[in-house]
Amino acid sequence: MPIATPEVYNEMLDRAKAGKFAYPAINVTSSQTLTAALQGFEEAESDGILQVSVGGAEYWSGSTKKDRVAGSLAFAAYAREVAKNYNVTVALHTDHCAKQNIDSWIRPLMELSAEEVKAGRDPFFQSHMWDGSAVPLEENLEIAKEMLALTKASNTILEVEIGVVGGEEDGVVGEINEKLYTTAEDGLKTVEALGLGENGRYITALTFGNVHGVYKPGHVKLRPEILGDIQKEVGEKVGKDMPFDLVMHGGSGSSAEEIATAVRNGVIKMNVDTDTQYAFTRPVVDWMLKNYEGVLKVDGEVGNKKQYDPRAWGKAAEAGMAARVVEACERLGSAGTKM
Ligand SMILES: O=C(CO)COP(=O)(O)O
Ligand SMILES: O=C[C@H](O)COP(=O)(O)O
Ligand SMILES: [Zn+2]
Ligand SMILES: [Zn+2]
Repeated sequence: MPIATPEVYNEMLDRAKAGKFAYPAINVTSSQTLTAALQGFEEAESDGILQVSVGGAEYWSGSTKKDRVAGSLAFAAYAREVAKNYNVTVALHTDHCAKQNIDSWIRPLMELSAEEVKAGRDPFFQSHMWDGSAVPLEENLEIAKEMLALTKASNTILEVEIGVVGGEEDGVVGEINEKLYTTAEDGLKTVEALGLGENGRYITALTFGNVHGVYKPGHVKLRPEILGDIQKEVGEKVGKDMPFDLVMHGGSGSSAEEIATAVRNGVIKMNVDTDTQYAFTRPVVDWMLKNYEGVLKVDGEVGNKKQYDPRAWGKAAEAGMAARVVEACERLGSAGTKM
C-alpha cells in the first residue's frame, strides 16, 4: 500500500482510539530493519508506524556522512517505494527531537514538507516529535506551540513529551526519579497551551515510569494506570472524554498487562526499539556460530559464499525482527485491524 496520506494517518489514529488498540512505532536504521518491520506488520495484518531517531537518520545517510536531513529523506523515499508491495498502510515519523536538534533536523524537514504540500503533494513524513523533556515545562510548551504551527503548515501531526522518559536517549542516560511520572497538572497545562486540536493535531507522550532500553526485573516501575487518572482529571476540566491521544515510549521489556492497561487508557502509539534490535541481531549470532566454518576462511579454506552473503544471514535477521513486530501488534491489539 502507499504510505499513509495525512488524511489516512488521521483516520488510522482515530480508529485506534475508538477501537482501543495502538500501533507499534518501530525504530528503523537501515533498509533491512525497515523491511523487517514491514514484513511483521503484513504478517500481523496490522497497519503501523516506522520512525527514525536523530542517530538513526544520520546512519541512514551513511555512517561516515551523518547528514540527518539527507538520511531522513532517504528513509522516507525508500519506505515510499518498498511499502507499495506490502498489504498494510504505514506512516512515517521522526522520533525524539531535543531542543538543540530542532534547527538542524525537524525544522528543515517540516519546511521541505510544507513546500510539498503547497505544490499539492504529500509531506515527506506524517508526524514529528518535539521532545522538550530536558527543558522546564513552560519552555517545552512555548516551543511546542511553535512546532504545532509548523506541523499544521506541513499537514503533519506533532508528538510532544510531557514528563521525562528515562534510560538512554540520544546517547545520554537519565536518572530514574519522580520526573518519570507526569502529573494531571502538567497534562492540563498542555491542553491549555496547545488546545484540543483546533490549533493542529498533536499526540502526547505522558510518562508513567517509561524507560528506554531493557533492564533486569525490578529496575523499572511502570504505572500505566496514572494515564487513566490524568485523562479523567483533565477531561473533566476541559469537558472532553479521554482528551489525550497518547504515546507510550520504551515499549521494549514491558509486560502484556502493562501494555494492555496503557492502551485501555488511551495509548494509540507505542515505540519499540531495543527488543526489535535484539530480535534482528539474535538470529545473526546463531547463524555465525552455526556456520562458523562457512562465514570464516578457516585454516586456509575459502569459506562458503552462500553463508557469508549478507542476504543469507540478513534474511534470518529480518525474520527474527518481523516476529517481534508481530508480537508487538498482538499485544497492542492492532493485529488483524489493517484498513
Ligand atoms: O521509546 C522508544 C523510542 O522512542 C523505544 O524504547 P525501547 O528501546 O525501550 O523500546
Ligand atoms: O530514543 C530512543 C530510541 O530508542 C532511539 O535510540 P537511538 O538514539 O539509539 O537511535
Ligand atoms: Zn525525552
Ligand atoms: Zn522514546
